[in-house]
Order: sequence, then C-alpha cells, then structure tokens
Amino acid sequence: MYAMDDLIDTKRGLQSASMFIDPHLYEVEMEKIFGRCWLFLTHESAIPNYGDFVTAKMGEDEVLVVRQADGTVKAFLNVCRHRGARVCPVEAGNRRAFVCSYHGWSYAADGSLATVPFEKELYGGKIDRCAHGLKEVAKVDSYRGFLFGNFDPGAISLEDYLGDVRWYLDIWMEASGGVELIGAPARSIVHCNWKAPTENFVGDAYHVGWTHASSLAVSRSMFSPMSGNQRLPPAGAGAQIATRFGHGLGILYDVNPGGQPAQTAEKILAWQATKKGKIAEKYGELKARFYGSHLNGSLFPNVSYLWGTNTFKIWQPRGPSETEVWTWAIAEKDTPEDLKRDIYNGVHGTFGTAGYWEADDNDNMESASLLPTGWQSRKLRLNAQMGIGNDTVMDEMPGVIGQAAIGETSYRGYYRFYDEILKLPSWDAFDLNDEGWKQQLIDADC
Ligand SMILES: CCSc1ccccc1
Ligand code: FES
Ligand SMILES: [Fe+3]
Repeated sequence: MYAMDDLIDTKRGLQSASMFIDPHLYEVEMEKIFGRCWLFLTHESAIPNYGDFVTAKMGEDEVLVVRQADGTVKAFLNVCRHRGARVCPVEAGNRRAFVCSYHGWSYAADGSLATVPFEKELYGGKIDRCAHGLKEVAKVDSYRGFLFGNFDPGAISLEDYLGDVRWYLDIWMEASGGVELIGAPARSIVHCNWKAPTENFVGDAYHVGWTHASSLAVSRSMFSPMSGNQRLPPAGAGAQIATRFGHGLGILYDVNPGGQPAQTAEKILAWQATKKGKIAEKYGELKARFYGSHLNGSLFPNVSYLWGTNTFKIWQPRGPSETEVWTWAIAEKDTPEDLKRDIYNGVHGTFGTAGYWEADDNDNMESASLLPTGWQSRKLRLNAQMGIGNDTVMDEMPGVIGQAAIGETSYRGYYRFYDEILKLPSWDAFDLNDEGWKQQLIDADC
C-alpha cells in the first residue's frame, strides 16, 4: 500500500514509481480526481442539434452527452435505472428518447423516465418516476466549444479550474479563429497507467529526438534535425509552463507543424502565413508567435493535445495498468477542406491507433507503467528535476515558466496538483486565491 506522503516530492521534483501500478491508489484517483475534476466530454460541433448525442467516458464511467431542446447540453450515466444495462449502445446519433434493450424502459432526451413496459399491470403504478430518471452528471460546461463534465456539484467552475492555462488555450482555441475536432475519435488500448502518456504530453520534449529518431528520420518533419539527439533545439527556442491546477505545456517556437510530414507542414505554414498578421493585430505579437509555434500540452487529469501536430487525445483509465486512448485530429475551423484532409491523414498516420509516433511512445508508456509491478522497482523514485531551481514567473505570460525548449517544469506542476487534489478534503476546503503553489514550484530544488 502506498503512503500518500511518499508519493510526490514537490520540493525535489520526484515521484514514486508505485503511482503507476498501485491498485489502492487507483481507486483513490477515481474518487478524488475523476470524481471531482472537470473531464472532457466532446466538442459542441459534434452535437449541434436537439437530440444529438455522443457517448463519452468520465474516468471509468460511461456517459451519454445529449443536446437539449433549449440548446443546453446534459450528460447522464449511460446506465439503466432498472437493472443497470447500457441504455445507449451506439457512439453517436440523434434520438429524442433512449430505450434500454434489456426490459424496454425508456428515457427522454432530458434523462427523465418516459415509459415502463406494463407499468400498471406489473408495478401497480408504484414506481417513483422522479427517482428513476438517468443519473445526471452534476455540472456540464463549455470552454471555447470544448465541453467538460464534473460529477461534483460542489466543484469550482470550469473557468476557474482551467485558470491560467486559458491564456495558452486561447492561442489555438480563439486567436486561430477556433478549431474543430475532425470526425469520430480513433480508439485503442495501451497497457499503461493513464498518467504515463498524460505526463509525456504535458512536458516531454526531451524524448522526441531519441524515442522518435526513426520517425523523425523518415518523416522529414520540422523536428527531424532532432532525430537521434543529433542536436538540441538552440537556446531560447522554447519554454515550459506549469499552472495552478496541474495543466501544463511546452512550446517550441516558430515550428508549428512540428511532427507533420514535410509536404503537409509546407501547406500548413503557407496557410498560417495568411492569418498571422491579423492575429497579431487582434491578439498581439506574442500570441501570434505562439500561434505559429508547436505546443505540447495536457489538461489535468487526462486530456492532451499537440497544437501544430493537430492531435487531441483523452487517456481513459481502465484500471491501473490499462488505458483506452481516444484520438481526434484538430484543425482550425476555416482550414481549406483539402488541407483539413491532409491534416486528418497526418494525425492518424502519426498519433492514431497505428500511427508511427504512437507506436514509438507506447513501448515507453508500457514499460514505465508495468515495471513497477516488481516489488523492488516500485520503490524507485522517478526524476522530474530537469531545470529545477530555475523556474520563474514572467509578466508577459501566466504560470510558472521554465525558459528552455526542453525541461520538466510542467511535469513538476502536474504532479504538484496531483498531490494537492488527492489530499484535498473537498472543494469547499480549496482556496482559489492561494498563490503559494507558485513559490512551491519556484523553491523546488535538488
Ligand atoms: C510531434 C510530437 S512533439 C511532442 C513533444 C512533447 C511531448 C509529446 C510530443
Ligand atoms: S436494465 Fe434497462 S430496462 Fe432493465
Ligand atoms: Fe512521443
């Protein structure tokens, strides 16, 4: 059994390897993280009309996300209130009612219990209908079209929960003119703990040259000069950012198309050149530069994205050692259709189920997650000390900043909040104005 205080050492940027394997910790994570944090559901554009729905996952819970008649969105556990069978077996569609395939109970789009077969004859009218509607997810909210849900009615708002990271999300969710998720997500299983890939995307530019050496060599991408660790990005080529709620990212300046194959990268650069001037006028030079940069990021607990390599991922936990990966391609809404198709193909060829970048990563995710099965291996500490002691704050961009293209500032930020939320009695006990988290990260040192 893990000891909570031995799990995360924010002061020294260390984490216990047991966090990837401990089944008791996993249950605490499901309760205290997935039961209380804002979890990605879908994008508004996927359910535009009344009755449109998708099924999604919130931790290990399967939910039904439905557009309501009044234009709002509700989410429900996709679980029949009679004997618990799945109410909606399909991933997406349009329904005004959902009928359970087991005994035929039906529910309206607003989750209320609509019909019960032979209700009078078999129940004598004794069913409390109000108590048998689909269990509603306490809160659903949207940020720039990205819909999130929260099981905890006492949780802080989505806007507060995203906090400083909104400034960086707005680079591609707003300044770009807005984005869309293209098509249905590719789904695959990786034999790893859900945190391993999330931490990789939050801040691991360090692995790109080594893990992806062959992918970089064959793709002739903008990252290819890093192949095999031939060279580091030059000094001042990027930054690492940590924010209050564990959300973090890395930025590699001016190389937006990042891991896209060369021919797609050229088209993306030409397309972005037509927009950058207007973005600079409206949002300033810094955001315009970041629009043309490559961003790798994660939103706590399990959302990741690559702005530039156009990838959007959810790492759905399925036990401590298995993760179901949902991968979408993201593109700016106003991208020409032929380029959107190239981007889609590029994403699913790199980070999709059978993508060559994905295959590189999965080996690392699986070994890092499964080796702590060893009783001695799980006692090891994982090192996230790159750049420790050099983190700072800057006037021009929010969060705690590591001023290096490769560093582990956002790892330390991710696990700092992981530690805090696991120990938080309830959101009532949370002080949104406490800025101490910044000093915790700035004071960290080996
Ligand atoms: C094109 C992949 S670049 C990257 C950087 C950091 C984390 C994950 C991926
Ligand atoms: S489990 Fe759904 S109607 Fe019985
Ligand atoms: Fe990778």
